[in-house]
Amino acid sequence: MPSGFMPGGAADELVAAEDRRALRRSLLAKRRSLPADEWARHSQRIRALLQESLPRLATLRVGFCWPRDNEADLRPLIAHWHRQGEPGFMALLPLVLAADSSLAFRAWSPTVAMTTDRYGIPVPASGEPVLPEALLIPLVGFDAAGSRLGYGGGYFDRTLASLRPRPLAIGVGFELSRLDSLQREPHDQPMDLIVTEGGLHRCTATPAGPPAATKR
Ligand SMILES: Nc1nc2c(c(=O)[nH]1)N(C=O)[C@@H](CNc1ccc(C(=O)N[C@@H](CCC(=O)O)C(=O)O)cc1)CN2
Ligand SMILES: Nc1ncnc2c1ncn2[C@@H]1O[C@H](COP(=O)(O)OP(=O)(O)OP(=O)(O)O)[C@@H](O)[C@H]1O
Repeated sequence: MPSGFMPGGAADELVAAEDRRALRRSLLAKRRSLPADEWARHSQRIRALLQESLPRLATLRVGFCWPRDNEADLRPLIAHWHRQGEPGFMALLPLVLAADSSLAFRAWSPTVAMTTDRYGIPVPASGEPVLPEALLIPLVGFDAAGSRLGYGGGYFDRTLASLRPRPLAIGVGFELSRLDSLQREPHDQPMDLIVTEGGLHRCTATPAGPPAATKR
């Protein structure tokens, strides 16, 4: 569509949204082509980093995701924390209740009955909603400032924007999804920490602050 037909700003937004979609497609293709043995090694390294560097997670209500599309597999670590049984720990899975809404969370344990959500992702079949204190959030793309690209549903952005207190946001992904810089949109909620097979990184952006490059 010729941009001259759009009112000021709207054309730029359309281009940005299309760029984001194209970027998401190419990053997803890259992650899907990760060989199974590397995926398993990277997932294991990420679990070890989380366990060693963030031991307090074993005492919190932690939201994680059931892996799809070659996302890192955190289930063995979550199951380990569950078995360890420290007071305060609860494993939670996100639930899409409606498009354009925030995620709800239900307790998960290895024996809980499961069903699938609208995207075919396994979720606990029943249970009261529980508020997470920390979220392990899958990354389709990310940069060092903590800007994140997801599947495009905006679910984690809405969830982080609405929860009080805001849970600790830990982005989880692979180095192959790292970008030099990812344009942050007003609704984008930056990650506090990012963990990849390359290490655990504290992010340079803050939710309400200016872009990281202008901060120091
Ligand atoms: N494992 C996992 N579970 C999760 C998330 C996630 O990122 N990973 N979510 C994080 O928000 C929520 C689900 N979000 C989703 C948002 C959009 C689509 C979606 O539109 N999927 C399409 C197209 C994907 C594509 O671009 O290829 C599809 O599957 O056909 C799926 C899940 C909750 N559960
Ligand atoms: N706090 C919010 N309030 C209303 N709409 C929002 C909010 N956050 C995000 N959105 C909407 O969600 C849509 C998708 O956002 P975006 O492309 O950033 O998703 P994403 O972070 O990649 O997806 P996800 O979090 O599901 O993995 C956008 O159209 C955006 O307007």
